[in-house]
Amino acid sequence: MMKTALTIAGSDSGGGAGIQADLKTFQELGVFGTSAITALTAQNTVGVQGVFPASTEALEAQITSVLDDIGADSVKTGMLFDSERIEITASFAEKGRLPALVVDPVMVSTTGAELLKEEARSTMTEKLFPHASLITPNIPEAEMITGMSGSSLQIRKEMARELLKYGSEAVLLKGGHEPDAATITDILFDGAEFHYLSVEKIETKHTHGTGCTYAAAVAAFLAQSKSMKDAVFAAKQFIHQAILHAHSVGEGAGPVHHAAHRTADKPFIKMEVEQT
Ligand SMILES: Nc1ncnc2c1ncn2[C@@H]1O[C@H](COP(=O)(O)OP(=O)(O)OP(=O)(O)O)[C@@H](O)[C@H]1O
Ligand SMILES: Cc1ncc(COP(=O)(O)O)c(N)n1
Repeated sequence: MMKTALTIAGSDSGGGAGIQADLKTFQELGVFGTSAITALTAQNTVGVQGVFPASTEALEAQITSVLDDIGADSVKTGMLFDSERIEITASFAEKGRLPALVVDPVMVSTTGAELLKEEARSTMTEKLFPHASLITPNIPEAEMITGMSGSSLQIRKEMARELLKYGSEAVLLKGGHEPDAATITDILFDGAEFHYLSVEKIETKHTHGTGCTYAAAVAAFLAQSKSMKDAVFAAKQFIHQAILHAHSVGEGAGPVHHAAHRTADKPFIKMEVEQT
C-alpha cells in the first residue's frame, strides 16, 4: 500500500512554499500527499500581499476528513497562523492521530510577513511541540523561542538542548541563516547525540520554500519508516539538490526545484556525530 503524508499548513499562491511545496515534495518522494489548509496567502516571490485564515470549522473538518478515511503515516505542520488553529491541530495530536509529526515552527516568511501571530508562539511550544517527533526551527525561530541569541556552534548546541525541553523527540536546528558562512551546518539533536550535517553554502537568492520542502521531505521519509537520522540525511540531500537547481521565477526569491533530485548528482553532505 502506498504510504500517505498529511500537511497542515498555509497555501502559497506563488507555488513555492506552504501546502504547494509540501505536496510537490510528497509526490516527488513517492508518498501520497493530503492537505488541511490553515490559511490562504496571496503571495508571490516578492512578498505576501494578503493572509486569509480558513475558519476553525474548515480546518477541523479537513483534518477529520483526511484522517477518517485515508489516514496518515506521517504529518507535517507549517504555517498555523494563530493559537486557535494550533489548538485544533494539537487536539488531534493529543488523541494520537498525528503520527510521525514534523513541526516546522513557521513564524515569518523570507519576505518578512508575519505567518504566526506573536501571541501564538507559546501555544505552539507548549501544546504542539510535546507531540512532535521532530521540530525544525531556523536560527531566528530558535532565538525567538529560547530567548537566546547568536549563531556560533556552541550557542546553537545550547539552543537545541533548550528546544528539546519542550518535549519533542528530536530537534533539527537549521543553519540557512548563519551569517557570512561559507559552510552551512544543520544540527540534529535527540538528547543523546548531536548530528552535524554540513554543506557548502550555495550562492543564490532563490531559497523560497526551503524550510517547508525540507520538513516535508523528512515527513515523507518517516512515512516510509526510515529512522529519524536517515530521514533527515535523505531530506538534506533532496533540499540541497532543490536549492542548487532552484527556479528563477518571478522578480524576487524564486522557489526551489522539487524535481531536481530526479536528474541531479547526489550532493556531498558531511555528517559528523558527537555523543552528549
Ligand atoms: N544558501 C544555501 N546553501 C545551502 N543550503 C541552504 C542555503 N540556504 C538554506 N539552506 C538549507 O536549506 C534548509 C532550510 O534552511 P533555512 O535555515 O533556510 O530554513 P528556513 O529559514 O525555515 O527556510 P525558509 O526560507 O523556507 O523559511 C537547511 O537545510 C539549510 O541548511
Ligand atoms: C504559506 C506559507 N508557508 C510558509 C512560508 C515560509 O516559507 P519562506 O520562509 O520560504 O517564505 C511561506 N512563505 N508561506
